[in-house]
Amino acid sequence: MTILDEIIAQKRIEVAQRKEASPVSVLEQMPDFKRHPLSAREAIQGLHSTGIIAEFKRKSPSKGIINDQADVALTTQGYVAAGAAVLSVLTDEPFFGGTPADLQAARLANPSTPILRKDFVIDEYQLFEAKAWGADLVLLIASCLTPAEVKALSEQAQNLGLQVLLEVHDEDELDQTLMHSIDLVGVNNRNLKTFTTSIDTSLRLVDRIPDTFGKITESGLHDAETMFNLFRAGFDGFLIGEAFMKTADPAAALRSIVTDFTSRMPTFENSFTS
Ligand SMILES: O=P(O)(O)OC[C@@H](O)[C@@H](O)c1c[nH]c2ccccc12
Repeated sequence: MTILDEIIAQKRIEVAQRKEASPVSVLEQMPDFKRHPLSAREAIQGLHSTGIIAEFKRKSPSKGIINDQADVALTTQGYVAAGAAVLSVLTDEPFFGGTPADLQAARLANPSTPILRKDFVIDEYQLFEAKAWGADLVLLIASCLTPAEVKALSEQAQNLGLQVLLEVHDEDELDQTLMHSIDLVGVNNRNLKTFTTSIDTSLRLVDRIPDTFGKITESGLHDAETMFNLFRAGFDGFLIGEAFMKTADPAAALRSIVTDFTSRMPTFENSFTS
């Protein structure tokens, strides 16, 4: 049994319990359910965007505790002030130490920034939760879902006005699950069996992703030079968690990477570095 199998087995139990405790009819009554979601895609592809999706992550199965001190509202506000285009907030508790309250606090603190609900979505119920908690975007992980499930979940997300980030690790996943109801494609540099990261995964897959989708490279990114190489290879967005969260001041770590990254782009004008 891989860690991913374990996470999914646990998630099925959790979702069943949550459905009992708060049925969809209850979620639909929550104030944020009526909110009009923001476009993560526009935020990432905009002219002056840094393309950075900055993640709030306390711990992970591969790294253990990364940061158990950081406050979610302050950290995410700091991320936005330092140039994050989009926020990613983990809501999985057993493996990543995140909670629904984290997402809600990030939403309240950052009314104009798109937020990704980062979790293992296996049931459409979780899309209703994402909407009710104030997310704009959900993650669908190809290696946890059949192509038919990706289709059903991404279409339901669209019906709710949520955008979809589809995560792939290889050519087969990409070829089998890329469809019209996807907005952004994320290539995960982390091999979920060995936990090692290699940006070669992103470099290998980028040209296989049609330009009609936003292209995101995910995991294991720690420096502006690597980001710039990935940008030149065709990526619009960069999902980064640990490199920020492992420091005492995650927003300052983001600011310094943004300064370095944008200085490599002579034509890049942005208010975050001036
Ligand atoms: O902390 P990193 O190496 O910068 O990675 C961030 C993000 O890509 C990673 O947290 C992630 C990518 N896909 C996931 C799926 C579930 C949970 C976590 C993830």
